[in-house]
Amino acid sequence: MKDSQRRIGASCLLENRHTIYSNGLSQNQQNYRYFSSSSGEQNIEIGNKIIHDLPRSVKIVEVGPRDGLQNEKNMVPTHIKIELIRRLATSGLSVVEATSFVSPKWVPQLADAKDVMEVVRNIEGVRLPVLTPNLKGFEAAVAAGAKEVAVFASASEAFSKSNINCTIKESLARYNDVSLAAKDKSIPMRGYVSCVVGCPVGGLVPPSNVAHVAKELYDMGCYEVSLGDTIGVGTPGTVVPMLEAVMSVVPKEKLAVHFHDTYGQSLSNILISLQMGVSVVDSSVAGLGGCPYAKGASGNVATEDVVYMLNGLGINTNVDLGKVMAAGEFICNHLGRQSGSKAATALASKVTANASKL
Ligand SMILES: CC(C)(COP(=O)([O-])OP(=O)([O-])OC[C@H]1O[C@@H](n2cnc3c(N)ncnc32)[C@H](O)[C@@H]1OP(=O)([O-])[O-])[C@@H](O)C(=O)NCCC(=O)NCCSC(=O)C[C@@](C)(O)CC(=O)[O-]
Repeated sequence: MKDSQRRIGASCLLENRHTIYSNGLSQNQQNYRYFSSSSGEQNIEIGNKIIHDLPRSVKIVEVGPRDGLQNEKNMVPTHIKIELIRRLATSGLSVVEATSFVSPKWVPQLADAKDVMEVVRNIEGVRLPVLTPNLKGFEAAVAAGAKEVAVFASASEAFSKSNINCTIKESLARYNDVSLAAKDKSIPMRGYVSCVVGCPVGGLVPPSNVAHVAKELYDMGCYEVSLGDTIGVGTPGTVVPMLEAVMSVVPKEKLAVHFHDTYGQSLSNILISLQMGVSVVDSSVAGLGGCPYAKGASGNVATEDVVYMLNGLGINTNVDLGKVMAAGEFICNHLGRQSGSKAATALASKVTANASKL
């Protein structure tokens, strides 16, 4: 076979790879049986095994354009950020966190938040929340067309100081002001709690501290509270007591989990969180990410890896894995680096291997 024919064959395979995966998955899914236990929990029977308490569907909150890029040293051009958001939005993701209206001195990479928002605000069929650390950020976000915002507190006093230059109490007072302004304009507000297991400065964080901050954010009107393991130190052994403490004060239906994959624990932490009743998961395309104020923290769990695991369990996400992989390839090509997603890397090499047999 000529090289040109081989190339055409390979590119057809790449374009059709979603079909390839879907076909494989739909065969697997025929073996699944869902049923509710007498106490109303959802169980999945796969072969002879029963996995208890899993949701039928999961909402994925894509944070790549914000959390994924905020720590990049080299400036990513605005048009690349916009194109990344556009590609992610067409993959079926219902929420793509677009950028942050924070101080450009603190996070130079996102200094173009206004320019990004003024274009992506017109993308239909996707919610595009943005981070706002104070009223100044909220007003700038709304002026640029943001229809949803997120505030970010910490369960660790030391991290609050290094990330947003104020105490936890001061941050909650600021967010209360933002929540009043948001209610006034009927803008939904999400809340983050960072350092829910450990803090890069202060070490272990007690679950009661996390529960306190989560409840404050929920009480001030956050429609969802995302629990961030900012430095990725959690294991199911520490995540379970943290979730138990938070669930005693905030309804589990209002919680999301946000794991960084520094120690490779994210997927096991997500699985245990789902079994405890969480059905919203934050993730970042190609596993990009890290907080500029959390030294040593690596990227978020990769969206491709989460979708692959959930597909494997027959849990619906409405996300097209092939399209997220293509968005991941797009941004990784721009950044000149390998994807942090194991699933994307393995699936892409399978496609290339198949193509070379043509
Ligand atoms: C909160 C501040 C602003 C306090 O920063 P500050 O220096 O204490 O603020 P200030 O009020 O004294 O203002 C200083 C300057 O910033 C300006 N300023 C003030 N506010 C804004 C604004 N909204 N937008 C644009 N500019 C702003 C303000 O106008 C002034 O400008 P100057 O007079 O010097 O020219 C700063 O610390 C900041 O922007 N921090 C954000 C840091 C950040 O984004 N970190 C990454 C977030 S990721 C995270 O938290 C974890 C999460 C959510 O991903 C979950 C997880 O992974 O676990």
